[in-house]
Amino acid sequence: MRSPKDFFAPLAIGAPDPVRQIPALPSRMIHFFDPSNEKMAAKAPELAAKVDVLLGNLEDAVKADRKEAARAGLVRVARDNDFGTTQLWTRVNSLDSPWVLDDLVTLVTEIGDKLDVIMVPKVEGAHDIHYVDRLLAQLEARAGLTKPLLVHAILETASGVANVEEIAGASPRMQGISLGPADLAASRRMKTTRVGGGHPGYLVRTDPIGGELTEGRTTYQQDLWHYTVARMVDACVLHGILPYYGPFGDIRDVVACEDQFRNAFLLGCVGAWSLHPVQIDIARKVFSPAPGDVAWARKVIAAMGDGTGAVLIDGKMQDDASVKQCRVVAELADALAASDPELAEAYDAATKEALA
Ligand SMILES: CC(=O)SCCNC(=O)CCNC(=O)[C@H](O)C(C)(C)COP(=O)(O)OP(=O)(O)OC[C@H]1O[C@@H](n2cnc3c(N)ncnc32)[C@H](O)[C@@H]1OP(=O)(O)O
Ligand SMILES: O=CC(=O)O
Ligand SMILES: [Mg+2]
Repeated sequence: MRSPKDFFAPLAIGAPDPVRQIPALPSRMIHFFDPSNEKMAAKAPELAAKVDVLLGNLEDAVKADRKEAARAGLVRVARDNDFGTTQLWTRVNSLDSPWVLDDLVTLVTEIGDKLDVIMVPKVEGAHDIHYVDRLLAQLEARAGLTKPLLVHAILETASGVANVEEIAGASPRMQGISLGPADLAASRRMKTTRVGGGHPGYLVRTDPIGGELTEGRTTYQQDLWHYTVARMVDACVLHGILPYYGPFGDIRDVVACEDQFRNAFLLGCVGAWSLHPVQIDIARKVFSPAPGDVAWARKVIAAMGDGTGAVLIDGKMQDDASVKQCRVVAELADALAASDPELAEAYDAATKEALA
């Protein structure tokens, strides 16, 4: 283990200093596109205007014989465009694949100044992050980069979940973690073939009434991902990094997608992946606090003054703890409103009404 004194020292001579705080930039939707698909790549500037994060995916969903084309396509997209405040991320191939070394060498060398975050799939433990950490430092130094690249891990193996706390704290580069329910289900030998979301077979049933076993017993579908998302959120908060829900594969089922995203939002996630343009607005809606909730939070904060003591507002007790909950919502709203005038207006209008 590295000494805590050396944790923030660059891992290669000439590499930029690691960041001490992860920037809290909006990342409600991480929009995946396949840079080997010329039609999709051509839409990158148009997509960038609509999303918080645009991600050039090189891993799963890109055919093996298109891996080089995807890498080259991403280099082209990054070089030919200025995406303004929209972040550009990539998902490289897994560390055991024949492509990842060229992915990292090419991307850092050619477009390291344009990329913000490198998503690393199938991370099993801190050792995977340490490998990427040192390699990135060497490549950054050689490319003369002045800003360090950040790393995002996908939580999608059983051993990754078992080691999630050490993964979250493995490097100052760690920006966040996403749940990868598809690979994780396979790794755990779960018996769902869905990409995220619930399953009708995973349920609880009310007790029998009057000895009747088959009739009148209501069932409630349960959330397959609750434990993992909650554990991931705790690991991320422990280390000051950001948690995300990953993919929801039933593109047509926009209702269940919204439910899955909202569960993640309520549990502490800051965003989710969008795999198709229809999921962009779902993520924007869900991961931006609702105007009514922001208005309530601001009202409680205003009423609580220095934040200590207890008051009753609309019949509900508020105290030092609940004002902290309200600050979480209000601070997120302020951060998002800073770059979204429509949202700012909606929040201010709702607040005015609540305080009237
Ligand atoms: C488990 C995991 O690892 S999840 C992450 C990896 N998976 C991915 O990245 C998948 C990304 N998404 C996709 O590849 C596609 O959305 C698919 C293959 C699922 C569906 O694509 P299509 O069959 O073209 O869907 P559909 O016909 O509804 O597309 C409508 C339009 O949206 C475009 N589109 C679809 N997905 C995207 C996307 N992610 N980004 C930009 N444009 C897209 C299509 O090109 C099409 O454009 P057109 O109207 O100009 O022809
Ligand atoms: O990469 C994502 C997943 O769910 O697997
Ligand atoms: Mg995966």
